[in-house]
Amino acid sequence: MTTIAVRHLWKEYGDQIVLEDISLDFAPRSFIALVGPSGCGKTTFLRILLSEETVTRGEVLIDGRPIAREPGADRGVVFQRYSVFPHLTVLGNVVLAAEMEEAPFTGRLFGARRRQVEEEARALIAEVGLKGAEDKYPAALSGGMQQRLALAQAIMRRPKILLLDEPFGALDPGIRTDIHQLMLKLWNSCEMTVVMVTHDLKEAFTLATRIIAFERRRNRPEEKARYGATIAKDIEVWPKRIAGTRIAGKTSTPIPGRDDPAIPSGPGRDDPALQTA
Ligand SMILES: Nc1ncnc2c1ncn2[C@@H]1O[C@H](COP(=O)(O)OP(=O)(O)OP(=O)(O)O)[C@@H](O)[C@H]1O
Repeated sequence: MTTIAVRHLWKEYGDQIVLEDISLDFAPRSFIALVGPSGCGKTTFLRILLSEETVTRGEVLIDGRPIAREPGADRGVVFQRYSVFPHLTVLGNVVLAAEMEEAPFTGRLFGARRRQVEEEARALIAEVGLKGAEDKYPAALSGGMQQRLALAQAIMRRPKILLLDEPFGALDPGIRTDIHQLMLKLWNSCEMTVVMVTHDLKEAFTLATRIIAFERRRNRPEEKARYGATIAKDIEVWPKRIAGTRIAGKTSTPIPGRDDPAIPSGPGRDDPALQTA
């Protein structure tokens, strides 16, 4: 069960203070939505959690220990675009996630282990609704399908923390609703804490257990650089949404929270069966 603790975090770029004295504790398996005006440091905060950025002052603790200096398999990430490899098929993208984890130098697995990983990848591809698209390249997939693939690729490495940077921001509203259902299903069935940056408050309330709003207290141009963003609001979403449990390393049947919308069993709007490409 992964906890994230942020203690008096400051982030500065040269003279510009971006984040100012942020302290937060994220409970295991929470689903955090980070919101706030453009440029207030949401992505910077996410990149710190990914170890792509360092803090200027303060600390980030994962399970009580200082965060690793380098990005690792314990933290998965999905961006709005370009999270998947365009030159690999759907299956290749998901298999590669496991290969990079288990064979970081060669990037290849062989024999029985490779077959086992391929089987796991196919199951995950089906779980995210991409069955039938295993041999397609990302260019032949719709935006929604590409994000489903990006989620599968991130989850294949069994991250303890999943970081999402506006992952559904570029999708049409109908497709977004379908992928929200998928996101809730994955959060319910995989043992992970999710931190998602979004501009969409409705999305935040649909998915998250807690919403954190960053904001600069002073935003006049001459003050901008000297005042970083702080926590303007910290909202626990009610009724409480609680993630399901996971059984022995495999994803279990999702246990929706009381307020989760029903998980549709039929094909989504971006289902491969409905695609002609
Ligand atoms: N590597 C960097 N070097 C210098 N300044 C940076 C760097 N990365 C981010 N910044 C600055 O930090 C501030 C916060 O940027 P960030 O991308 O984190 O904001 P954001 O809240 O995610 O914005 P948006 O919602 O528009 O994506 C911006 O002023 C940006 O210019």
